[in-house]
Amino acid sequence: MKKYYPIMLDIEGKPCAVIGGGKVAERKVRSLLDCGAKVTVVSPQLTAGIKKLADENLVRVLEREYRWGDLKDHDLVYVATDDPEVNALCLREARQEEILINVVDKPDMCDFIVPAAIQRGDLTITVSTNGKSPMLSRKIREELEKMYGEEYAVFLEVMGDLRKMILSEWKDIRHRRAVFEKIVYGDVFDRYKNGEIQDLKKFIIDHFLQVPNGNDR
Ligand SMILES: C[C@@]1(CC(=O)O)c2cc3[nH]c(cc4nc(cc5[nH]c(cc(n2)[C@H]1CCC(=O)O)[C@@](C)(CC(=O)O)[C@@H]5CCC(=O)O)C(CC(=O)O)=C4CCC(=O)O)c(CCC(=O)O)c3CC(=O)O
Ligand SMILES: NC(=O)C1=CN([C@@H]2O[C@H](COP(=O)(O)OP(=O)(O)OC[C@H]3O[C@@H](n4cnc5c(N)ncnc54)[C@H](O)[C@@H]3O)[C@@H](O)[C@H]2O)C=CC1
Repeated sequence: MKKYYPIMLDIEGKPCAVIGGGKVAERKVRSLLDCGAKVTVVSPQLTAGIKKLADENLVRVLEREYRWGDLKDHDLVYVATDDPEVNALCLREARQEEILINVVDKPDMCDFIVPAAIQRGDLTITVSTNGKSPMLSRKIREELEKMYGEEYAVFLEVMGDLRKMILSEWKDIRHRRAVFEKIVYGDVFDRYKNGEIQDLKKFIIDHFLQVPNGNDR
């Protein structure tokens, strides 16, 4: 069985190319923009959505067919045309330029495949089936959407703030781990979710972070 290596790529400010300008290409463009990439689209035809993004200067558009050389100086490329010859040519150029490539719906022409994803603030949950069943990925993503609501964004924000504070102030890693464990595995978050606790950060500070002897941390 083939195994893919799951990572989170930092593409902020990085040049990424999308070859093709249809529905699928637009989805890929939006996902790249969402993570701060500098996107160039190459396609003779463009969806209204991509045109609008170009008018707003959010993407660069080359309104023509793909040409050898278009991928140069890009870090990542999606190919979403309806032409197998273009796919094959792009793959060859990407290999030559050592650019990460995803040819939509052609896993054997992909360096990476895309998981189904949900985002709750800084919490990202992704699902992949190793390409066996994207529809199952979608179903599990929909289930996760129901289980993990926006309140997780709030919880994570609070934990991020408190963790920074604790990392800089508490000297003993065992104490730090113990307090994180108590907060995360305890019932605080459930009580916040069902409305029992209003100010989550204040509650955690008052109930978990008061150490009687400061020197003991
Ligand atoms: C390998 C992979 C490569 C890649 O694209 O990166 C791939 C490949 C293929 N997809 C196909 C079809 C469909 N893809 C979807 C949906 C999604 N496909 C996505 C990812 C991936 N798709 C990668 C593996 C992901 C994994 O490991 O699970 C998602 C998760 C992310 C995204 O694309 O953004 C997104 C769901 C997002 C969400 O809803 O959350 C649906 C359902 C729908 O339309 O709603 C269908 C129709 C039903 C069906 O076929 O299951 C076909 C056959 C094409 C044909 O029949 O001609 C192939 C080719 C093949 O399997 O060989
Ligand atoms: N729409 C969907 O949900 C799905 C699409 N696919 C596949 O994904 C691919 C793209 O799908 P759509 O966006 O719906 O297709 P589409 O037909 O809307 O778009 C194709 C795009 O490719 C561009 N194109 C054609 N030749 C080109 C060239 N030489 N250089 C640059 N751009 C070129 C066209 O201008 C057009 O913008 C197709 O291969 C399709 O079979 C597969 C599964 C689902």
